[in-house]
Amino acid sequence: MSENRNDDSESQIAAPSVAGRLMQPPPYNRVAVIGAGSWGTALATIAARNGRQTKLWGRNPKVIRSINAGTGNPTYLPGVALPRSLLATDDLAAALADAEAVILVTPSPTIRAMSAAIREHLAPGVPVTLCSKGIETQTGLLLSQVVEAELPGHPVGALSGPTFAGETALGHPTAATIAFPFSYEDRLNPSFSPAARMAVTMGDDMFRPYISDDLIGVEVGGAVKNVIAIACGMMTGAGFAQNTRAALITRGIDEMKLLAEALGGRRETVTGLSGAGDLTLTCSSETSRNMSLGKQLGEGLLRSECFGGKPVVVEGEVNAVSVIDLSRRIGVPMPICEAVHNVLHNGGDLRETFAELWSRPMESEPRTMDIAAHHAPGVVPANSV
Ligand SMILES: NC(=O)C1=CN([C@@H]2O[C@H](COP(=O)(O)OP(=O)(O)OC[C@H]3O[C@@H](n4cnc5c(N)ncnc54)[C@H](O)[C@@H]3O)[C@@H](O)[C@H]2O)C=CC1
Ligand SMILES: O=C(CO)COP(=O)(O)O
Repeated sequence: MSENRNDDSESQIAAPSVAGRLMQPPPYNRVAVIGAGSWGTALATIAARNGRQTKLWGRNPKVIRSINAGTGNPTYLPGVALPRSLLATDDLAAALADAEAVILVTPSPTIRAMSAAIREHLAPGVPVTLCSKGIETQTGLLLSQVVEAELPGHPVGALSGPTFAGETALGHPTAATIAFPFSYEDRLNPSFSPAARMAVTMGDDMFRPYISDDLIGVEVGGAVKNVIAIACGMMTGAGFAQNTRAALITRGIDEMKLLAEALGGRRETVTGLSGAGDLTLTCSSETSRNMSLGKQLGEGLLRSECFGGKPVVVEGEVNAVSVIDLSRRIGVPMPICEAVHNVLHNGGDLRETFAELWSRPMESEPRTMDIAAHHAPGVVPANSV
C-alpha cells in the first residue's frame, strides 16, 4: 500500500503532510464484522487479507462451521476462498472482545436490535462503520442515527459504494466511500479521523476507499439507489432498454440530490461513488437483487414467485416505504421512488404507473427553475409534482 493513498479524498480534506507526503494513519488492527451474509463475509475477507485480526459474527451455525473449517461461506458467498486467519463465531461477546473497530452489516430492519445487542460488549469509543443501506421505516432515521441512539459515545460512520460482494471478495478492483462526521480535532488532523483509519484498515491494492465527512449524503445515496434500481428492473422487465435506464439513473440522481440536501447532506456527494457510482452499478446488472426483483415483477411474476420463492434481502423494497414517508414528510418530490412504492405497496399496475411517471407535467432540469413563469401558462412548476 502506498503512503499517500488517500490524497484524492472525496471531500475537501486538507491532510497534514510531512515533507510533502500525507501522514499514514494507523489502522485498526482488530476488527469485528457483525453479519456473516455476503457483504459481511466479503468485508471480513478484505480486513483479514490486509492482516487485520478479524472476527466475523453470524447467527447461522452452519455458516460459522463452514468458515472455520476452511470451506468458505457457500450459503452467502459461493466460489470465494476465505483467508484462513478469519475467525467466525456465533458468540457476540467473543466477536467483540478486544475489537478496535466494528463493521455492522446485517439487513437494515435489524440494525436497531443488533446495535442494542452489541452495546454491552463494546469498549468505550470503538467506532462503528455501517455497511448496510437503508432508512429506518418506523422513524425515518438514517441507519447511522439509529446506531448513534443505541450506542451513544461511539463514532458512527458508513462505508458505501458500487460493491457487489462477490466481485469485491474476489479482488476485482473496487472503490467505495467511507464517511464519518468530522470532529474539530479531525479537521485539524484528518489523517487520524475514524474515516481515514478505517480507509487504511480496509484499503489495499484491490479495494480503494475514499474518505468523506458527509455521512448524510453517503447514506441517502445508499438507501435511495436500491429503490431506483427496482424501477430500472421493472422497466427492463417490461421490455424497455438503454434509453429508459439512462433516464432513470439520471433522474434518480436528481431525486437523491434533493433528499440529501434537504436532510443536510451535500449534492456533490451524490455524484460520487456512494450515489451515482452505486446507482449505476445496481441499475445495470441482474447481480443486483433490487434490479432483479424489479425485472421479475416487470416480466409479470407475482412477488411470491420472485427468486424462485426464496427469501432474499431486497433493501429497496422495504426502503421504498421509508424513503417515500420521509420525502412526503419533508416535501421533497421523488416521482420515481413514488412509482416503485405505488407498485410494490399500493397494488398499482406496473405499466400504468410507469406510463404516468413518463407523462407527468413538464419540469425543468435541474428542478430549481419555475418553468411556469418562463413558459406556457398552465404548465405545472417542477416543485409541485
Ligand atoms: N451483497 C452485496 O453485494 C452488498 C450488500 N450491501 C448491504 O449489506 C446489507 C446486508 O446484505 P447482505 O450481506 O448482502 O445480505 P445477505 O442476504 O447476503 O445476508 C444477510 C445476513 O443477515 C443475517 N440476518 C438476517 N436477519 C437477521 C436478524 N434479524 N438479525 C441478525 N442477522 C440477521 C443473515 O443471517 C445473513 O447473515 C444490506 O443492507 C445490503 O444492502 C451493501 C453492499 C454490497
Ligand atoms: O449494494 C449493492 C452493491 O453496491 C448490492 O446491491 P443489491 O442489494 O441490489 O444486490
